[in-house]
Amino acid sequence: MSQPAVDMQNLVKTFGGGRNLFGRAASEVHAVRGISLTLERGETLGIVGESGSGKSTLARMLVGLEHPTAGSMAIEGKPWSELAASGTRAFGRAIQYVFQDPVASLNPRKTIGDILDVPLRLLCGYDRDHRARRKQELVDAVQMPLDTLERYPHEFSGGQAQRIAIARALAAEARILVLDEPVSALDVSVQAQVLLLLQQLRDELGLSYLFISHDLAVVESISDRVAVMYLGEVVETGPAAQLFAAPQHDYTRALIASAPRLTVSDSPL
Ligand SMILES: Nc1ncnc2c1ncn2[C@@H]1O[C@H](COP(=O)(O)OP(=O)(O)OP(=O)(O)O)[C@@H](O)[C@H]1O
Repeated sequence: MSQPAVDMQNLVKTFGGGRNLFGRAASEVHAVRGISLTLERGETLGIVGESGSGKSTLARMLVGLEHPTAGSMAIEGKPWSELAASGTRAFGRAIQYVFQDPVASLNPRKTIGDILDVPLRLLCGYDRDHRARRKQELVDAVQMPLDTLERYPHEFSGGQAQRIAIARALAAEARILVLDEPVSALDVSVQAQVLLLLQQLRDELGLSYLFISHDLAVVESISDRVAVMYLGEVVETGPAAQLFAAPQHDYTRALIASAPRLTVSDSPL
């Protein structure tokens, strides 16, 4: 049987502690308190929870932006630290992070072509023609016009910029995308288009997604399975339809009850 795309075991992240400038004990924040979760290959695992529940910290540990206090992570069966030590190229081909604010995540001084060139150089080296072909394929894959490559990030709307950020993640040929609130900054109609694109890309390229959002309707529409986080712990996991139809944990029930009521026509998909 193939190894899961991501396997997290007893992950812990504590911020702070130690001594502050005045020698007093600094208070600790237990952002993630012993989480064990797997993301299967080809699956979309939604992570929901209120602000401060530790969703982003979990995601940031997976892509190396935070260092776990304890626990272990494996990517496609390989220990995380081994994969990270094997170099940027191998790590980037395995897993990529897509941020909430697409425009801020793109270098404002570079054209989109130059932005895409960064991961492509790692993969294609100095073969300019190959890189040029890949850039065309990438803008095409995210359904953007070819002249996108000559333009700058500020020339695009939020939805277009998020498509470009997705193209950059694909440029590295990553098999796993960690999508941290990828549509939260977008209008509902634009959200639907980006979510549809993400689903198409996942199915065409066999990608696996860890999809973080505080928006339950968005998570329900895109996820196969959902994990509910509360105060740094996962309190419930289950298939999306089942979890939303018959939540088992009191916190999940409260979260669903507090979400704005949706009609089918409001749903992003
Ligand atoms: N660098 C940091 N230093 C100190 N505390 C931090 C740091 N990053 C996050 N935290 C704290 O860890 C907890 C979890 O934060 P995190 O951003 O992971 O939650 P979240 O569920 O993603 O929330 P949001 O939806 O608001 O982004 C919060 O209490 C937050 O203040």
